[in-house]
Amino acid sequence: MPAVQPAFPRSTVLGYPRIGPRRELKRALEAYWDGRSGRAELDRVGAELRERTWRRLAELGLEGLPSNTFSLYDHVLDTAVLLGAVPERYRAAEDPYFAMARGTQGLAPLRMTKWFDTNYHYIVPEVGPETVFALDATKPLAELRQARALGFETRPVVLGPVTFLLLSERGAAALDRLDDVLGCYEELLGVLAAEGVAWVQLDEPALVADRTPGELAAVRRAYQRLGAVAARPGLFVAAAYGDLGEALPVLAATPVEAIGLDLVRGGLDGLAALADGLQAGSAPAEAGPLAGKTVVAGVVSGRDVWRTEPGRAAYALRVVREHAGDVAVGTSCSLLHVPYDLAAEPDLDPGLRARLAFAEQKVAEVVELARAAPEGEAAAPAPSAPAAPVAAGERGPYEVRAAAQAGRLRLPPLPTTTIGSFPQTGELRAARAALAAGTLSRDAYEEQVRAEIERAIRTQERLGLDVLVHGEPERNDMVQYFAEHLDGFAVTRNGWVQSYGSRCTRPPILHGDVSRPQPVTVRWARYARSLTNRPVKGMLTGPVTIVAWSFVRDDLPLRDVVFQVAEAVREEVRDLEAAGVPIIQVDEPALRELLPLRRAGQAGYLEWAVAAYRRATSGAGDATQIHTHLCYSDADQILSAIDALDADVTTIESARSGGRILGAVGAFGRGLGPGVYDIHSPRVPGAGEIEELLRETLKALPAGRVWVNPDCGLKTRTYEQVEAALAAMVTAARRLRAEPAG
Ligand code: MET
Ligand SMILES: [Zn+2]
Repeated sequence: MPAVQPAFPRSTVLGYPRIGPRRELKRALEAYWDGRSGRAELDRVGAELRERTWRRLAELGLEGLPSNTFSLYDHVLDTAVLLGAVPERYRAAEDPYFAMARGTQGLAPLRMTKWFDTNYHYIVPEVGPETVFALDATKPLAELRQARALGFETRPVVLGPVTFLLLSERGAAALDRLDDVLGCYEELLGVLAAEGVAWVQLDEPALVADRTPGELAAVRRAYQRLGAVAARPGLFVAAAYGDLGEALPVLAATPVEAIGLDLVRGGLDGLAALADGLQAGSAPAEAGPLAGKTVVAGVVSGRDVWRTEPGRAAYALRVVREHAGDVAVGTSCSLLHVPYDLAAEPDLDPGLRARLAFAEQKVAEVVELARAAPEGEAAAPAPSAPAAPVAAGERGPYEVRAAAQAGRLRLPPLPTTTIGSFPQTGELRAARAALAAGTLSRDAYEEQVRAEIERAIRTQERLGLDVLVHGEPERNDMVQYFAEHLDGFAVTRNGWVQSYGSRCTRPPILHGDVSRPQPVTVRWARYARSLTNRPVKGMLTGPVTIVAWSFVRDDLPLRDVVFQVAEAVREEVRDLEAAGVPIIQVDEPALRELLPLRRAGQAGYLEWAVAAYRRATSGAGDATQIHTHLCYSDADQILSAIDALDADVTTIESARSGGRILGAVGAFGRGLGPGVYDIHSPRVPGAGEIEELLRETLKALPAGRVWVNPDCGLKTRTYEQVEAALAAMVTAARRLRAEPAG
């Protein structure tokens, strides 16, 4: 460290969107992957996007500019490369980075999973006993130097050692490699110091979840060691997505110079914990554990699209100032999770616009708050009202329902079905774009939707499926479609947010009270039914998933918002039933996503989430069969909640997790469809392997309860793949049905 550490800048952001305001990176990546352009072109686009970001942040008046927040695919993968943790099998690939991210012909990619409680997905590093760590600082150095050449001094941002290991395949067990990884970080600090870097940001978001004493000891060891490096930049450890809790005093006792707190998510609890930890009242600012440290107060939310409430931010800043030696203003987490700029949304209602802030507007807020005088009028915000009790469901017991449904549906054993969507063809996407552009009439568009429904129904009849779906061709997205048809939501034109790699979503904005002005899906369900004598499932998205994949108003408890959506879904369920639809599927793939990171809040969340689902579905009569669907791994963490949804049939992703999920869900006393076709891959399974999977399933579950279906919807696959896979599925089910029961 220099003899006198330069002060931390007054204002900063923990990170910034990187896909480009018009998704320029997405286009450049896809052109590179398809071989339509070379590496030089991809790198040129990346450099241009970084330059644009630094210039914009500086223009807006931000003092602390971050670098190394750009990524060609994922920042956790970048960290693996930085540390040399590239598994042997990828090293010979033409482009090992993208081989790890996306796989190659002969090589499966590394696993991908959700980043904390966001809808961003990261690549899971593999760290084994044999991993040889070796620092490769090319990327952070290149970004640093690029910024410098443009006249900007930046703070490199790197994922911290503890979070890197905890997020790897082996989780906490990988901490056995902490000392080796720390060697790389020490070396990195030396390299950055030699470049004259004043501050480095090490992100440690894993510290906002419950951590064992051993894990906290790893935090202590890591930052003692990094703090002891003789020549190094100032250490800024940032903990986004929640409250540091018991990790705060641990970090505070190490030599790190700055700590970033998420004061939006950790909220006032975080502040209270901070005050307690500092023995409030005993001249804490001078004597407390944060006395010599800078706190980067994350008061501007990186997780939502709302303007910061100035009173709340001022209050939080005042409390932090009482305890910390120095305070800078920042964001609660990287701005990665919000769209670039509100200015790109000319058609939003002006009243709503006035309440919104996207990344650029949030940077302006940070700058403004940092400039405002420290002593403002700042009262503690009022606590939100306690939630109303939940009305119980009114369906009969499962046995009664099952008998009523069996009489009505008359399905064979091992009934075959799909999860809802059928391939979204290029023509359909083009038609939707033409409708939006005003070059195709609504009538002509709907004609095309009907033709797609007919194609899906005919295909399923021909292949011999037992329960048909209409294929969801009218939906661009399973949440956006409902948002467009319910009151209380707005949709954006350019509000793209990175989901993984080149993939982005455009989350709707849930800004007001939600209600259903008229039926949403009933006409399509009716049309599908008119085409066939076989049962057709009605398909709806569940209340938790609709909320989880939207930007949600923050003036009501989340729970109340979910219940409003549940009410709208309940009306739709009733109308589908009245239209004669015998099976209604209400999907909840995001049920686990809103699970609080700390155990203390988990049971309470699951209780109301389940109650909302039951509210949405319990208006259906006993003879109407309710299905639910979940996907993405980790369902095993919330099995008892899935059971409590009380759906008559649960279809669940399992083709890749195999017996693990089966053993666990076997205890459900109702219908179960563990996926037998991994729809994430272009690979088509054969009837033989599906038959094997089903045999395994039948060892764990009684035959009368098993359904045969893919892992998830088929919208990303082609008709050719889907027809072959579904044909194999039907063949396998029929072979097993033909066997004498044993
Ligand atoms: C991410 S879950 C998707 C469920 C939806 N019904 C579909 O089939 O596409
Ligand atoms: Zn799914």
